Amino acid sequence: MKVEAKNLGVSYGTVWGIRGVTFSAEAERLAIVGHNGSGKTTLLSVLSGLRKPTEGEARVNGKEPYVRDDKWVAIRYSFEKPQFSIPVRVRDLVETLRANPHCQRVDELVEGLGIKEFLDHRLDGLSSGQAQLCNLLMALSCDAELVILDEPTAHLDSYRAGVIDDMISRLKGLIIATHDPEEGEAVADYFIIMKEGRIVWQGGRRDLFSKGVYEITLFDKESELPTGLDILHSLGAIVIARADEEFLSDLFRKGLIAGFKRAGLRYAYAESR
Ligand SMILES: Nc1ncnc2c1ncn2[C@@H]1O[C@H](COP(=O)(O)OP(=O)(O)OP(=O)(O)O)[C@@H](O)[C@H]1O
Repeated sequence: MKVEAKNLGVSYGTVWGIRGVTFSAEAERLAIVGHNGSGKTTLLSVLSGLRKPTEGEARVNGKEPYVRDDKWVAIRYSFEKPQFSIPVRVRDLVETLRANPHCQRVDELVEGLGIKEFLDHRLDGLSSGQAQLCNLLMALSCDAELVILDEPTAHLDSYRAGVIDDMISRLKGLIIATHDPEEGEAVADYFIIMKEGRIVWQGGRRDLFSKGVYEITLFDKESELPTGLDILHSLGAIVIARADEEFLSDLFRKGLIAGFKRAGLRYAYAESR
């Protein structure tokens, strides 16, 4: 998958949703990470072809997705806040998808996503998590050149979120927007961090893991921090610190910290805030 943007901007009247967005990502899975209002959904709306940019251009596999012609990229999009207003049952949606020869993964996903448990519920009466699961079923069960997911696990419990992340981390051709750097890191191989409509960091997995910077899990966030750590960010019981790996191994062996790992997207995200 190749996704490119050149000086991309989208304005909503006087407000710019995104501006000056330029990147070129050749990756199987791209994660767009950012806090609320940073421009993730706006960028996805252009990349999915739902919106024409106000300025600049975007290309997905060489084509501008918002220019409709017979060569447009087959994209499946799952929304952040799906709402179904059709008064039919989930079972009817499943049957409709099953009847489509391009949707070969329906049964596997109905089982894997736990949709079996609410097949007789009406689509217009689902909880937000159930609606999200049905939206994901529609996005993931049919053939597509590219799947675009906007906060796919925002309404899901941690078990279901894990199932989804594991599933989508195998896709070839995924763009995911998430406010959760852990989720981005778990599924993607190229990352864009957005802030106030602009890109503040981008890179691949090798760029991500900073040498000498670690995420350290404490047993008790109230306890005194071991000396010798250069703390960069404090995130509750997890701290991001510059430290020597041998020193951390020693703290771990002595039972003074619960664990540590190379800092990744959580660090890049914390740095960009
Ligand atoms: N329809 C709209 N009209 C006016 N401003 C908008 C509209 N949609 C988005 N914006 C503004 O554009 C900016 C980017 O919004 P966007 O929804 O793309 O961010 P986001 O990163 O997806 O946020 P969240 O994580 O909260 O969903 C925000 O300042 C938002 O207020």
